[in-house]
Amino acid sequence: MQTKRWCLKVHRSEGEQVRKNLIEKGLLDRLYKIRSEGDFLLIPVIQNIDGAICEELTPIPIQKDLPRFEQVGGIAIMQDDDPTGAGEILASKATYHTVLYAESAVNGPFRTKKYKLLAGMDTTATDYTEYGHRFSIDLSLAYFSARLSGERQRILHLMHPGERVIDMFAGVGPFAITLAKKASVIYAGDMNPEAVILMVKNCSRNRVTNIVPILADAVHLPDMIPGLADRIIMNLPLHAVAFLDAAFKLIRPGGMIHLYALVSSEDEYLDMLKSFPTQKIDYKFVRSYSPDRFHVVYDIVAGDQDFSIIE
Ligand SMILES: C[S@@+](CC[C@H](N)C(=O)[O-])C[C@H]1O[C@@H](n2cnc3c(N)ncnc32)[C@H](O)[C@@H]1O
Repeated sequence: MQTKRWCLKVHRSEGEQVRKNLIEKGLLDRLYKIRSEGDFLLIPVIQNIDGAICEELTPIPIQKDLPRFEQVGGIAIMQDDDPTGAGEILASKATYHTVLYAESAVNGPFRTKKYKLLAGMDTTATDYTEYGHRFSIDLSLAYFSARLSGERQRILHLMHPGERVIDMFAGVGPFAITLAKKASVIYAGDMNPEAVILMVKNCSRNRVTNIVPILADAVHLPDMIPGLADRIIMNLPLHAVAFLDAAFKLIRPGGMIHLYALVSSEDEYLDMLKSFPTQKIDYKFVRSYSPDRFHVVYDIVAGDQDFSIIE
């Protein structure tokens, strides 16, 4: 809503200089928008100074502090069941279409959450863009989190062109699709049929043609994938260690396994990992999970394998 305010009418060519002078003298009224009128600008001032005129100006909307939420595409996910806050979030950006409250933690074998609608459109499906790739997501059907986008880029930068990659817990395909541009082939498995359907759709949306989506329990991958891999992604933080036998059957000596794990101390799995044939193990903090637990990634370079040990 416009209101009558004091302002200076100046030619566009002088606008920036006048604005800077007003800021220096503490006379610019920052609560109102500069109005454009043909070749002229109406610059709001806080009082009736020399040359000021009174014109209709529009106030700048006051940015309220919004409640905490995580954004995935057009969906905002709140940590609290707060319909008022949800309404404020929905109104804060035109691209938000839905505000949800996660009623449960990730659970079940497919690692999905239960959601309650707080505001906007009743859907858990959205489009998400990451480094130019577009993903179809459905939060109630298949796991997705934007929080590992930095990890996906880190691994992409570690890769050499032409690598053979396996993503053992691929979900809707964010790692596989990100890494596809450097890989010769990526075998991307998940045991959630809905995740695999979305992964196929996402391959097509991003015109990626070197991913082999596989609907399978990761334990069976050694019997399904031909040859050995240069790199394996294991992003199932609570349970991935249980699949290390399968991973070591699939990795070539010198190849790298990226194992994501939920730990209380960074070296928690180090001794266990050393029982596998490894040349080198690095680990790094990824993000906090709870006050006493956090995600780490172990970058494991595989050693020469004596298959009789891990059969
Ligand atoms: C934490 S999510 C990671 C998904 C994906 N990598 C991402 O970053 O979005 C783990 C995925 O593993 C799948 N999963 C769980 N247990 C599995 C198993 N035994 N074999 C294959 N996939 C499994 C779940 O369905 C889920 O999609």
